[in-house]
Amino acid sequence: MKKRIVIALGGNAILTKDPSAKAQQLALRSTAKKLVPLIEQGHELIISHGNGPQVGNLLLQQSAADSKENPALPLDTCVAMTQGSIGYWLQLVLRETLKEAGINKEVITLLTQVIVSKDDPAFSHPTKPVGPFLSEEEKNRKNDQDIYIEDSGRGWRKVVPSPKPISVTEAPLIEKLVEMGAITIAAGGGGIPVVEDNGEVSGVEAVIDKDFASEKLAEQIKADLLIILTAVDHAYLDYNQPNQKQIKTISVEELKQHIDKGHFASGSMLPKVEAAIRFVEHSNRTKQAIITSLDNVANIFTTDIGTRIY
Ligand SMILES: Nc1ncnc2c1ncn2[C@@H]1O[C@H](COP(=O)(O)OP(=O)(O)O)[C@@H](O)[C@H]1O
Ligand SMILES: NC(=O)OP(=O)(O)O
Repeated sequence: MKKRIVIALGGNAILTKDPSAKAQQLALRSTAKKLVPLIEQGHELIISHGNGPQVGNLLLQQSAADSKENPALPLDTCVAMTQGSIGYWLQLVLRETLKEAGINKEVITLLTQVIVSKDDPAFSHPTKPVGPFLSEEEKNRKNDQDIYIEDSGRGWRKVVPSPKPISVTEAPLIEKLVEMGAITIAAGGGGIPVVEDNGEVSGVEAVIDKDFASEKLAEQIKADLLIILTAVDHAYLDYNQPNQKQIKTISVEELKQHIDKGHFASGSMLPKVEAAIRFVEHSNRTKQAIITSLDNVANIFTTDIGTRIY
C-alpha cells in the first residue's frame, strides 16, 4: 500500500570525509540510489536532511568576511544557504538517478521556514553541534567567544542555539506538492528558524534539529511513517560498550525508560529517539517511526530491520 513517508537524512548521507561540493554530490548520488526502491514501490517521499557540518563550515567562512563591503551573514541566512546548496545537489542527483531507473517523477526543493519561540530557553543555552570536529588541542587554541562541547566521543564542536520547532510554515504547500506527485525536499537543516511577533516574521540565529523539524513536518502533512536515517542500523542500549545491544521493535513506554537511564547521547541519538516518540504519540500510537541506516532503507518493508517505535 502506498505510504506517505518523511525521510530524515543524516550527516553520512551527504558528507563523507571530503567536504568539497563535488564529494558531497557524490555521496548524495549514492544516497539517491538507495532511495529509489521506495520510489519504485510507489511511496510518496518527503526528504529532509541535516546541515550541521555544512552550516558550521559556512559560519567559519563568514568569520573571514569582516568588512562593510563583504559583511558576515547571520546564521538564519546561512541555514537558508545550506538548504539551497544541499537541496540543489540532492535534486540534481535524484533527477539523474530517477532518469537512469526509468522513473518519471518531479523533484523539487522548497526553502522552508520553521517557526520557533523567541522565548525558547535554547537561545541562552546553545547545544547544537555544528561544523568540523576539533581535537582538544585545536579547541583550546580557538580564540573566540564560541562555546564548544565534546560530541559523542567524536571530538569537540562549536554549539549554537537549537530551539524546538513549533510549526513548518510551508507545510500546506508541501502537502500539495506531494499530492501532485513530486518528491519534495523540504525542512533541510531543520528549516530556517523564524519568529513571529505581532504578525511580523523574522529570522533568528539558530539551527533547529532536523529530526525534530522532520517530525513536526510529518505531523503537519499527515505522513504515515517517519524514517530517520543515520550511520547506525539501530539505536543501541549501552552503545559502544562491549555489551551493546540493538533495540528492535519497541514501545514508546519502554523507550522512554531507556532515555531515563541515559542510553542515548544528547545531540546525536537522543533527538532521533525523542522525535520518533513524538511522532508515534501524536498519531495516538497508530503510526510507527523507524531509526535505521541508509543501507537498510530499501528493505524497510520486507524485513524487520531497524529500531521500530510503536
Ligand atoms: N544509544 C545509541 N545508539 C546508537 N547510536 C548512538 C547512540 N548514542 C549515540 N549514538 C551515536 O549517534 C550517531 C547518530 O547521530 P548523528 O551522527 O548526530 O546523526 P545524523 O546521522 O543525523 O548526522 C550514531 O552514528 C552514533 O555514533
Ligand atoms: N540541523 C541539523 O540537525 O543538522 P545535523 O543533523 O547535520 O546535525
